[in-house]
Amino acid sequence: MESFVIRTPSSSANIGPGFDVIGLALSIYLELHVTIDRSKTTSDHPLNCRVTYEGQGEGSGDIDLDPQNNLITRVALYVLRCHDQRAFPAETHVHIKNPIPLGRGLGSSGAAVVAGAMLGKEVGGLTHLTDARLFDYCLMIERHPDNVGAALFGGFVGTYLKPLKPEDVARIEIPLSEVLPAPAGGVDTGERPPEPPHGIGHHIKFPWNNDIKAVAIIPDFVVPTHRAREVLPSAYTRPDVIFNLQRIALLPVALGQSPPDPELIHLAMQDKVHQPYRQVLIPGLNEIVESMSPNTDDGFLGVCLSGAGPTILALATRNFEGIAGKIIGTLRQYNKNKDLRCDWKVLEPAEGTKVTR
Ligand SMILES: Nc1ncnc2c1ncn2[C@@H]1O[C@H](COP(=O)(O)OP(=O)(O)OP(=O)(O)O)[C@@H](O)[C@H]1O
Ligand SMILES: N[C@@H](CCO)C(=O)O
Repeated sequence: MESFVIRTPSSSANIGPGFDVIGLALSIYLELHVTIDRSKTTSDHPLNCRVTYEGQGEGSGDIDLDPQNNLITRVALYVLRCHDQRAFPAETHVHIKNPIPLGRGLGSSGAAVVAGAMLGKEVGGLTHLTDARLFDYCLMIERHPDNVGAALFGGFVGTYLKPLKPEDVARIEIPLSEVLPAPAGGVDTGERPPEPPHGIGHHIKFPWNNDIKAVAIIPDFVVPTHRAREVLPSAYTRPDVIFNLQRIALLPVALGQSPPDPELIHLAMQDKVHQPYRQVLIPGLNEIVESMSPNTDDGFLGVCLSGAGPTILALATRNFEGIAGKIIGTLRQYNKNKDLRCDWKVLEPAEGTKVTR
C-alpha cells in the first residue's frame, strides 16, 4: 500500500491594494491523505477513486464525493489526462481533511485547485512537473493568480501573468467546462484536454516581518467569489488607479520592515479598486476600514477584506482579541442579523504545498 499526504495552505488574496496580484499563504491547511492499493487491478469506484471528506461549516455537506465532479479530483484528472492517463491508479482513496471555510475569502478553492494539481502529479508519477509548471495548470482553472500562487509557493507573494502570444491568450480563455469536462453520462470520450501554455504565471516572494500576525475574522455567511466579482466596475478613474498604484508600491516593503511602521502599513493597505464596491455584500466593511487606525487601536497595523470576503483580515502585533472584538462588533452593527456569528483566528504566514510520504 502506497500512502502520502498533500498539505496546502489557505490564503488571503489582495491584502488591500493588490487586487488579483498579492497573496499571503496562511496557517490553516487543506490535507489530502492518499492511499493507493496497487495490488488491485480493477475498482468498483468511478475512475478507480474513492473520495471521502471531513470538513466543517456551511457548505461542507455539499461537497460532491464523485471523483468526476469533486473539484480536487477533477483537477487531478485534468493533469492526468493531459498525460494520457485516463483514470486514477486502481485503487486510489483520497481522504480530504478541510478546515478552510468554504466561500469565505480564505482561498478554499485556490487550495483545492493546487492540491488537486499536486494529486495528479503524484498519482500519475509525473515527476517532471515542476511547481512552476503546476502553476500553469492551476491557472487554467482559477484564472486569477493570487490565491493559487500563495497556496502553491507559500509566504507573501506577488503574482503576475506573462504577456502571452495571441494564440496562447485564446488558450487561457478556454471555458472551464472544456478544461474540466463534466462527465458526459460517465462516458470517457478519450479526448486529451487542452494543455496549458508554458509560463502563464509567475511569482515573486516578498519579505514578511514575523512580528506581524494576521487576525482573520470569519463571519458566518458565504460570499461566492463569482458574486463578489460581479459587483466590480469594468473601468476605473485615473485617480483611483493612481491611489492603488501608490499604495502597492509601499505594501511589500512595509510588511517586511523591522520594526514595522504602523502608519506606513495602515496607509499601504488602503484600496479603491475592490473593497468600496464589495461593501454591499459585506455590510460594515467600509466602517471597519475607516474607523480603525494605529492611533485608535493598540497593536493595530492595518485592515482589509480577505480575498473576495466576507472574512476581514487585520494585521497586528498584539491586542488580537481587542481588535477582533471591535471588528465583530462593527459587523454585527451593520448586518441585518445583529447576532451574526463570527469566528476569529490568529494566523501566521505559511509554507507552500508539500508532499510527505
Ligand atoms: N476542499 C474542497 N473540495 C471540493 N470543493 C471545494 C473545496 N474547497 C472549495 N471548494 C469549492 O470552492 C467553492 C468556494 O470557492 P470560492 O472561490 O467561492 O471561495 P473561496 O475560495 O473560499 O474564497 P476566496 O476565493 O475569496 O479566497 C466551494 O463552494 C466549493 O465548491
Ligand atoms: N483576487 C480575487 C481573490 C478571490 O478569489 C478577488 O478578490 O476576487
